Amino acid sequence: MTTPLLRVESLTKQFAGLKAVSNVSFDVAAGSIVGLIGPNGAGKTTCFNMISGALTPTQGRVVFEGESFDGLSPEQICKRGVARTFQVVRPLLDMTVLENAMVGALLRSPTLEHARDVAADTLTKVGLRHKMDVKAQYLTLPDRKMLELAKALATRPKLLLLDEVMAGLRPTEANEVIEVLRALNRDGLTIVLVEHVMRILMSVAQHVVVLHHGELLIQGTPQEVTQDRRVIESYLGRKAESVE
Ligand SMILES: Nc1ncnc2c1ncn2[C@@H]1O[C@H](COP(=O)(O)OP(=O)(O)OP(=O)(O)O)[C@@H](O)[C@H]1O
Repeated sequence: MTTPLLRVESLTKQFAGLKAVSNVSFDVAAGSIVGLIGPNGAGKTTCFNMISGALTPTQGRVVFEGESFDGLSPEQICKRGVARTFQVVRPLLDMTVLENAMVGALLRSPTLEHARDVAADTLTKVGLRHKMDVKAQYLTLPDRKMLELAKALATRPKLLLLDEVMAGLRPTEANEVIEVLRALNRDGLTIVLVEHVMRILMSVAQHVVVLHHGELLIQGTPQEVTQDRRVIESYLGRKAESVE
């Protein structure tokens, strides 16, 4: 069996009296798109925070390309090739689209010029090149989402963690993001995405990991997961549209 790109091993995060994530393990194969789902408060963002180094696990570890992330800072983890986006997008409003993307690129670029080239190239991939001189404050929500994606991509990751990047978008806008993600994946990028809308997950993910109250409920193909009684119950209990 080939080594997975990412291995999450018995990951646990305790906040005072609350176990936000409890003994969660899953693998992410290189070149795949994996969906991470679960009702509000299931522990998805906390998992991302531990993978990206923003939070230290209470127990367990994250292994990337066969090496543990133990003791690494978020910046060191990003340099190893893991980038993430945030649920709430926060571009630097007074800076241009290009300058925002350069913030990501500068992490691994030796010169400003190199960072500018990488950032411009990344903006082409997400369809924002023609707006590179526009200040971020003038972007629409879909464009801000694309810029958030570009900032992460400009760090040149092997693994991209997307936290509800399509939330708040209309179906047609979400479809555009899906097409960009598919193209990035075809070019070799591995993606883990937190997504509430099953329709979106079903159309992009090959493997789905379901969390519930911090625990791993089930993992498998989208078909296996959506047919699972516990998944249907936990989602129907929350929001019927999630299992559409
Ligand atoms: N820094 C923190 N301190 C204390 N509790 C926290 C902290 N961060 C998250 N939690 C709690 O941990 C649990 C898991 O939260 P998390 O944000 O990981 O869930 P989620 O699955 O991402 O939810 P959502 O879909 O609403 O974004 C929640 O009960 C949350 O209130």
